[in-house]
Amino acid sequence: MVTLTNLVLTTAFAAAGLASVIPPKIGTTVLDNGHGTSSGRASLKQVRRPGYRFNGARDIYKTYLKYGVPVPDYLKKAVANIDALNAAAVSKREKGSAPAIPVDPRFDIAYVTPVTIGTPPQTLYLDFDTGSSDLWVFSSHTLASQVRGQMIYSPEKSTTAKLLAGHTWSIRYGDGSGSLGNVYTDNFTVGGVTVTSQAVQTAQQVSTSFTSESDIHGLVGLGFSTLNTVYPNGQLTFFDNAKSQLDSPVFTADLKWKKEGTYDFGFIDETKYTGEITYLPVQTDPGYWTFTSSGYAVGDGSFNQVSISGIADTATSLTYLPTAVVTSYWRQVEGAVNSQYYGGYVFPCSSKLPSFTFGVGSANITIPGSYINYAQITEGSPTCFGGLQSSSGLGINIWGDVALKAAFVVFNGGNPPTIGWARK
Ligand SMILES: CNCc1ccc(Oc2cccnc2)o1
Repeated sequence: MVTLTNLVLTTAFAAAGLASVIPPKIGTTVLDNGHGTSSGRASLKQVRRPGYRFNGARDIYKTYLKYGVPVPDYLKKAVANIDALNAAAVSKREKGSAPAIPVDPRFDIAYVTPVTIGTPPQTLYLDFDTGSSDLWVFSSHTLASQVRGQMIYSPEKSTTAKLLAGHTWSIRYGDGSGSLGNVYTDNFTVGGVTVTSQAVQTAQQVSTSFTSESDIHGLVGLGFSTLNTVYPNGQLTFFDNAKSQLDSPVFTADLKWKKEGTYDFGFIDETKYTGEITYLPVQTDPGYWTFTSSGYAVGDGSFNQVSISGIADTATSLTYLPTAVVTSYWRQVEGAVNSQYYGGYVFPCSSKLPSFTFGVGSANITIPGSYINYAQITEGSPTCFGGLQSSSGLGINIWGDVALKAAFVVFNGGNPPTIGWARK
């Protein structure tokens, strides 16, 4: 006879995952009769039900039903209490989407995305940069002589801003531009995803190329937080802070040629790409999204199987690859020269440029030739500047916007991080 006490004790132990005080029920399959032999052999793999959320009260409730014991009211309420908590936990997950707007309609020098900072919210348009990990903004602290039309963040006007006392930062980018300043924490929202107490680095000084770009009000670093320059304590990127509250620890870049694209956070929008996404391993040291391409082809030419390790960098306009790769491309363009005077490959604007295909695993991405006709060297010039340049002076290969805008790119911040590429 199964007494109530015994039963509750058993289910309590069972719910707690401890051994039951009652021997296994008759009919339980005995895998081993204790003499090393078996009455039949089975191995059942336990798999976690996706999205399952444990509800111990429900397990006890089911046991009462199984043994025909009336269920007390407190137990029914307990089941509902835990279900409500689980539902709240699931709904806590977030995802968001924000536009990536070319700063110049004529050519894609950079893309900016609206964000809000502080209370009440202050809107700025920032350059999302997978090639760095500082979130910095033009601010009320920036030298007035270095501000030319940029929107600024004024921490003194935000009730949720807090100075990160004793902390400073200073950054230099691959193109020689840079900025420096001090640090606040405040609420930071992009595409409906909010991080409270995000480190917001307020610029005190910026280089001339930033001053001259009135449509870029700062950068949002989306590289790995190890690259953050705040001293003495490095700060986390928006993505690293947001990751735990996102439906999935990912963000995607769908940049477009001379058009508005999107950055999505926390989900993968299947309507934004065709075919399959090919995921590649990421080398996270020193902190870039570094991956290895499996080779390249120029136009309809044969595919050259060669490993090209480089970084995916949404804030670098052009694509910089090894000299051998780049010369084999421009050799196909009549009149193309690598000009010291203009600082890179230039060609007659009337040229019909071949496409450039790069391998991602067994798949590949094709950059249309039109994307590689980057811009006239000056307004009205018959000579144009190439979107594909040599990386020999950089010491690193950079898959910048010219390549990224030909693909749908998934930056997967899971463990381990990976990068996904799909055609679109
Ligand atoms: C183009 N100079 C100003 C400027 C805009 C965005 C950035 O930042 C960069 C530049 C190059 C690589 N990564 C980030 O600099």
